[in-house]
Amino acid sequence: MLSALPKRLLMRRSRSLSPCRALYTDPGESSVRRHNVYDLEASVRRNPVIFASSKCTLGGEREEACSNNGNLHAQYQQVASRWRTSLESRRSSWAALVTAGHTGSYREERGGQNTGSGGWRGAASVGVLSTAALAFCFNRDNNNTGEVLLNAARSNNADEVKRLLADGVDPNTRHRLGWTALMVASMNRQHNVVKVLLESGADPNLGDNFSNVYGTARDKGIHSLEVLVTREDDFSNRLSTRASFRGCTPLHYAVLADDLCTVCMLLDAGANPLQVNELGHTPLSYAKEGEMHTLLKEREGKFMEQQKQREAEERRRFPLEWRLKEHIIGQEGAIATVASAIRRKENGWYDEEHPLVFLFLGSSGIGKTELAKQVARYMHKDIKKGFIRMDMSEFQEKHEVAKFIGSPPGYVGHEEGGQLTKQLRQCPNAVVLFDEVDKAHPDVLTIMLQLFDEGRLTDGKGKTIECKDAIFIMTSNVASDEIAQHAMQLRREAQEQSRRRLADSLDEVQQSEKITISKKFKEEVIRPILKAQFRRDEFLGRINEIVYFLPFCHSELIQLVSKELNYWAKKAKQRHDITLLWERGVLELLTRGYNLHYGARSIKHEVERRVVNQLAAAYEQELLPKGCTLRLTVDGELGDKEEEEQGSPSLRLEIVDKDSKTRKLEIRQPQNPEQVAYRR
Ligand SMILES: Nc1ncnc2c1ncn2[C@@H]1O[C@H](COP(=O)(O)OP(=O)(O)OP(=O)(O)O)[C@@H](O)[C@H]1O
Repeated sequence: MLSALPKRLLMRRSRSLSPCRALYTDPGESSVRRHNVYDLEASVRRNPVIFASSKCTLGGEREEACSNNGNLHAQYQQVASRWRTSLESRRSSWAALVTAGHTGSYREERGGQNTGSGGWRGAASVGVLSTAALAFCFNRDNNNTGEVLLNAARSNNADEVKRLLADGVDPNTRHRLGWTALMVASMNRQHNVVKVLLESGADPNLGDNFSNVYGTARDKGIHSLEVLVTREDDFSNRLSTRASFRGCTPLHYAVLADDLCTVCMLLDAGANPLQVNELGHTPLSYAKEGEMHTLLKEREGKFMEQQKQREAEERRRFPLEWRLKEHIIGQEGAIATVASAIRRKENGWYDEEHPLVFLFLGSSGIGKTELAKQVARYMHKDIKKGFIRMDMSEFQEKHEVAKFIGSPPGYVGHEEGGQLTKQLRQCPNAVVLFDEVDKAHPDVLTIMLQLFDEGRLTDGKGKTIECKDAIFIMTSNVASDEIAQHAMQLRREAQEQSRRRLADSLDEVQQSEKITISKKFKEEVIRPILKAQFRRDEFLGRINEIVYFLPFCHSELIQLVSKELNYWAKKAKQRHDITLLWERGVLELLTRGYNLHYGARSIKHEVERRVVNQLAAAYEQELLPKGCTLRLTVDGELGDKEEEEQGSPSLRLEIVDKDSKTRKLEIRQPQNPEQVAYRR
C-alpha cells in the first residue's frame, strides 16, 4: 500500500478535466497537458470562459510560482515539520517513509521533469508525499460516519453506503472541503452508489462548496498541497486544480464525466438542469454534441415549462397581496393597486411596449421604499441585482445628467458609465426606485420620460439597453401634507359616523379606519400640485398608477409597536437569553410617540428611547441575570394624550422571579459628566 502511494500521485497528474476544458478537447490538447503543464494562454484563446476562471486562479498560480522560487522552501519547512511531528507521534513508520528513499522513486516516475530545475522540486515532491501520507493517516483515523459515507461512495461500495444510510447517516453530509457523496459518485460513474443515494433522499441540486485548490487552501487556512491530495484522493483525480467548481451540482459532475446513465438518474430524481454554478454555467454548457446534449436541451425546456406552471400555481395559492401584507402594515389601498398592476403584467394583460411606471406619494417613513423593495423581492430572487435604487437628490444639477447615464466620449468619466445604465444593463427587468423624484433636474426628467415612453435607454457610449420589462417606481413627498390632512379628515368623518351608529364592537371601529382617497380630491387637489411640480403633462401621462400612502391609524400604530417590540424581544433572547414580555398598556403608551412627519421611524425611535435604553442600562448595571424574564409595564395612569404631563406615565421594567412574583428593577440614571465633575 505504501509503495502504491507515489504511483497514485503520478497517476493523478495524467488527466485533468475542468468545467471550462470539458467543452474543448482536441487531440493536440491532451499532449499539452500530459504532464499537467498548463498552457493557460492557449486555453484562453480556445475558450473565453476559461479566461474568467483562469484570471481568478492566476493569482493562486503566481502565488505558487513565487513560493516555488523562494518562499516555498521556507513554507514547506514550516508545514512539513508540523506534519512530521504529527506523523512521528502517530505512525513512526510513516515518518520513516518521509525520510526514506520513496522520494527517489517519485522523481524517477516524474520522468526526469525536475532534473535541473532547482532544489524546490525535490522539496515539493517530499511535500506532496508527506501531505498524501498525512491525509491518508487522518482518513484512517477518522471515525466520523459522514466521512465514512463519503469514503464508501468514493470506493464504489454501494453495500456500505446502503448500510450507513440505513443507520441514519445524512445522505447530504459534506466533506470538510465541500462536496457530497452524490457528487463523488456522479463524478466517478458509480451508478449503484448514485442509485442508493438518490433513493435515500440525497439532494441532486446541492452545489459544491469547493472552489479550486488554491482558493480552498486560502479559505480553510490549509496548505494547497494538502488540499490537492485530498481532492484527488477523496473526490477525483481527473479534475483541474485551477478551475473553480463552486456551485457545481452532481449533474454538472455527471456531464463532465460524460456519463449519460448518471445524468438520466439525476434528472429523473428531480435534478434542475437550469441550475448554474459559480461561473454561471448550466450542465448543458459542458455537454458535448450528441445524445447527452440533446437530452439536456430537451429537459431544460420541460423544466422551464414546469417551473412556470409551479410559479403560476404558487401565485394562485399565495397571492402577491398576502406576501406584501406580511411585511407592510396598513397601506391596503397602495398594496392593492400595485399588486393588481403586477398581476396584469404577469398574466400577459399589459402593454408590452411600455414598462410599468408607478408614482408613490405620501409623507416620510410610511412604507413607500419598503413596498418597492418587497415588489423587487417578489419579482427577483437575486435582490441585489433586481432592485436598483437611485437617490434623485443626487441629480439636481444639469451636469449631473452625465452621472445618470454616463458621459459622452471625450468627457471626464466616460469610461465609468452611468449609475443607472450600469445597473440596468446587469438586470434589464429590475425594479428601479427613483427616490425623491421631485428633486431631479428637468433634464434628468426628460431622460426618464424617454425611458418610460420607449422602454429603452441609450448610455453615454451610445449603447442601448432594452428595459420594457422593468418596473419603475418614483417616490415623492410632494403633496404629502395635503394627503395626510385629507386622510385624517376622512378618518374623523368615518369614526363620527360609526359612533353615531353606536358601533361598540372593535371590528366595526377598525372598519371605520379603512378609508379611500376620493377621485375628486385626486383631480382637484393632487393633480394641480403635481402639474406645478413636474411642469409636464406628458410626464404625468406616462405614469400607470399614482399610489397614495396614508398616515397610520391607531390599530396600525399598535401593530407597528408590536412589530418593533417583537424585534427587540428576539434580539434579547438570541444575544442574552432574556425573555421580554409586555402588557397592552405599553403598546398604547408607545403609540403616543408617533409623529406624522417621520412615520414608522418615529415609532422605532420611541421604542429605542423608552425601552431599549432602559434594557441597555440595566444590562450594564448587571441587573439582568442570564435566562431571566422581564416584563414591561406602565407606571401611572394612561389618560388622555393631550393631558399627559412630561414624562408621565412612564415605562417600568420588572423582573419576574421563579415563583411568578415581580420586582421593579432599580435602574440608576446614567450620570451627567458635569455633575460628576462638580461632586469631585
Ligand atoms: N407600512 C409599514 N409597515 C411596516 N414597516 C414600515 C411601514 N412603513 C415604514 N416602515 C418601516 O419604516 C422604515 C422607513 O420606511 P420607508 O423607507 O419605506 O419610508 P418611506 O415611505 O420610503 O419614506 P422616505 O421617503 O422618508 O424614505 C423602514 O424600516 C420600514 O420597514
